[in-house]
Amino acid sequence: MFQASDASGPPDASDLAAIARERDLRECFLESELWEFEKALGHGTYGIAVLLRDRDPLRIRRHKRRVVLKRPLETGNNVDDLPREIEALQRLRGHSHIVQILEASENVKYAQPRAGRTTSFLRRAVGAFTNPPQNIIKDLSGLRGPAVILDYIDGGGSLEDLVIKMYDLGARLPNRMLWSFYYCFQVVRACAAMTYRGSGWGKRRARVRKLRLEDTRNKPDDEPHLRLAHGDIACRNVMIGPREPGVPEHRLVPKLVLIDFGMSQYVGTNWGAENMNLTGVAYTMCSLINLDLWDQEKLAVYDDGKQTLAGTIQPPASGVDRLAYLDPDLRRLITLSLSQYTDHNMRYVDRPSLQNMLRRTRIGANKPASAFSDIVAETDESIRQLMQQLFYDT
Ligand SMILES: Nc1ncnc2c1ncn2[C@@H]1O[C@H](COP(=O)(O)OP(=O)(O)OP(=O)(O)O)[C@@H](O)[C@H]1O
Repeated sequence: MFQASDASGPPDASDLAAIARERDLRECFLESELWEFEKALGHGTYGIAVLLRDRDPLRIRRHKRRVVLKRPLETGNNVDDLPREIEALQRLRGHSHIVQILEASENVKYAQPRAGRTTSFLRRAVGAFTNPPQNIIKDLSGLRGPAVILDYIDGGGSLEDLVIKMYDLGARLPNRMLWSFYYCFQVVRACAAMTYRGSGWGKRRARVRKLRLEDTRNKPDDEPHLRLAHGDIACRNVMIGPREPGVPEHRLVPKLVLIDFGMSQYVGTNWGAENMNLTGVAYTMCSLINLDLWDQEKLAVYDDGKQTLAGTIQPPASGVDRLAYLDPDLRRLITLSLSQYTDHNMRYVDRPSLQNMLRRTRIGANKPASAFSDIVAETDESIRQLMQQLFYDT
């Protein structure tokens, strides 16, 4: 059960609603022969995410599949968030750095399994062999409202978990990991993903076999820009996936996957959408670098009095620079991404475009250990050890 009392302070309305929704969901799966409730993963102000496991009644699968079920808290606020998330994820399906949607329902009430003992027997028999996520929606038919089933990202938790662990251990991320995150993760890949449709959400919900690495150059010319802004890019909404030895850019450092599109929105211009996403990413990078400050927005001055909101990672005017190990190119790129300097049309002049960010973060991510001041901390071996400690050791 949710330990609402674990949070600092008394439980608020969303904690109480989450406890009630978790109880409903547990009850739904008590009777299910195909899926079981494993644990609650977390909740926000509008939704709850829980982990389900394939019961595999015939014991024919080597790995019991696990999936995430998201449901609204139904407290009356933000009831559109889940349908909005479903719509965005359907469009982005097939992109590698975006969580994969497996099944969705606008209202589970209408997903009642057909009555009749033969039908129900057949459903159980077929389910025992294949057990597709549609069966989960049927198990929910006693409830009402939307539901979405997502691929479970079984890796090292969220970037927020990582920041908390680093803080407790007094650790810092080496430049090569920071560059790799900046490149792979949202900037280049997930932000590029949000400019065009994924391989799709067709009638057949077959699992997408090969997720595609995103790049703005892969966007078909005849396809309009999606202009999708995530709206809530932050450490808690970026999950650390498993390592993928077969993909060169995730050979050493795992892939990051963006979740929670409940606050996503379509923006009026291509640049506007890309800029919103890149700004969220730049703040996230600040959170990974300066662990002392929760609020990452801080004004500072760079180049001839221009202002940036990347104040938390700037060197001090005098005294010791605690971030002296930081690659000056990385510090510069984040500083420019949060630049406040505008021209007379109120356009940010110094903020790099998505295309430019792709190029610059790719160059950064390919730098060897010898390019940095603390070479020992930047070797493959040191990075592997640190990751084991931070992501995978409990
Ligand atoms: N696909 C997934 N794989 C693994 N963990 C997940 C997945 N989706 C969600 N989670 C976990 O569940 C938590 C809650 O999920 P999510 O942020 O999507 O819910 P939410 O109700 O929209 O929260 P918020 O209101 O804070 O945005 C996440 O912080 C994450 O730890």
